[in-house]
Amino acid sequence: MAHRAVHIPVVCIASIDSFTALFLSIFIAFAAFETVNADNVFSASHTATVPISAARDLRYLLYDVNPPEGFNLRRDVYIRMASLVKTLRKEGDDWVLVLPPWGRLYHWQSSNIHQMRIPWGEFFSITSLQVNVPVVEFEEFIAENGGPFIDQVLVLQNYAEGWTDGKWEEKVDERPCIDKLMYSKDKQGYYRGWFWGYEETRARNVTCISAQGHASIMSPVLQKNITATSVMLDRAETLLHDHYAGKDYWDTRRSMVFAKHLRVIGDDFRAKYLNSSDDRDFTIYSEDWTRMKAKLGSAKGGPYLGVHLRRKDFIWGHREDVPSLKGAVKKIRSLMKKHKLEKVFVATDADEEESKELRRLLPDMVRFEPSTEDLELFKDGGVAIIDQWICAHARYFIGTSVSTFSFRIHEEREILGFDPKATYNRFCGDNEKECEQPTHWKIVY
Ligand SMILES: C[C@@H]1O[C@H](OP(=O)(O)OP(=O)(O)OC[C@H]2O[C@@H](n3cnc4c(=O)[nH]c(N)nc43)[C@H](O)[C@@H]2O)[C@@H](O)[C@H](O)[C@@H]1O
Repeated sequence: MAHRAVHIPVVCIASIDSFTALFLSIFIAFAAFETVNADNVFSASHTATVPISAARDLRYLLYDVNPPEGFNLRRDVYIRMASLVKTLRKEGDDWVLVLPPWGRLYHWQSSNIHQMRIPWGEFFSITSLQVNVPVVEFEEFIAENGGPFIDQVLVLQNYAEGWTDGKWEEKVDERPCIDKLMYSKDKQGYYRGWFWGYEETRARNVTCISAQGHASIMSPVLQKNITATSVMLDRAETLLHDHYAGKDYWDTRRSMVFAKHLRVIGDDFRAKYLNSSDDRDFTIYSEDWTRMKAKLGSAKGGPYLGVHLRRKDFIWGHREDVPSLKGAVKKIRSLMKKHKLEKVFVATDADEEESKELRRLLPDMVRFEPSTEDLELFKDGGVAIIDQWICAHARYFIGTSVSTFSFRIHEEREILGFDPKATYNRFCGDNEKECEQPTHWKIVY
């Protein structure tokens, strides 16, 4: 395998919305992998055999994300990877994106339910994703690939030296691993790793790559330097969007249609508890996302205020842009009055104690509270989607500063055709001086 450094001049810097690995240390405790010395892995990469796909026809791109990152940040990384696959396909090879199974997410804390190896089909419409870019579930990849082997893992990392001369340039180079790797060699010389809980999965080779730039910066590396049939990019969040909020971004985002069974649960809940239906609220939805082109301002929304109130790790650091419960309730009351809304739907990850306090302060709030059976069926990810779907249909929405959970609701509302004024709103911290409101990202069709 050739290892050639590729340097690409900088074009522009896309929006960076990856979060720092705040709880990495907690997560590492869960990861019961032997770690290996980075230098050993690096040199090992030169001795392992990588099968060469002679015809360079069908190739698989797999990816994974820093373990502590949440569901909606991961949805964002999917957009970046889909963009990379489109670039790769334009440049010749028949690349397919392998969907990383869901599971073991830090925020999915419901106990006693199995939350591992969850296929994307449980949360999203696979046929809708397929219209945008070829995708396969991981188990399909195993079947098509003839076994649970991934030829090459590239662990993405920043540059140890940071930005040289304070200048930002796009570049990618094979480099020694900076951090200890979460991969270890088995007796046969293959690499074990997390691999989404698929214990039998192995990598034939693991190498570190320093990358600074947009997702498609990896295209020349994957096309020219690496000939393996299946390549996995680990720590894929290191790469930026090719063009944040551009047409390609929105095509991929629009193709991320929630699975029908979750939408149906959300719709039934709206009808039963919030007096909301698509006909009356002008939120008619088409599962065929290529036909969803609602005019901005055409959606009216159900007669309720939609709230996303992010708590837990957002308050532990006492961030100044997150309100106290009292502050949030005061804002909710004033919005209900202003918009003449009698009902409020609250989506929140508040713990038990805070949930009780919130109920005391806001006794009339409506929440989607899943039964044990519901939770077993939909899992924490499905419940999060139902919460988002209900918030997306509210007449007026307010979310939490810099939460990707709220951002995804903004996008869903943009797709449905809401007036931006009814969408791009966030709570302010109790003592926040300049409370800048979220940016309106208009759909490019
Ligand atoms: C501090 C950072 O926060 C970032 O979170 P942020 O962008 O809000 O959003 P997410 O990436 O979705 O992560 C937050 C997770 O918490 C749960 N959660 C949060 N709010 C709600 C809610 O209203 N309803 C339900 N059902 N679940 C909720 C849900 O599992 C969600 O995926 C993380 O992605 C980063 O990894 C990091 O932890």
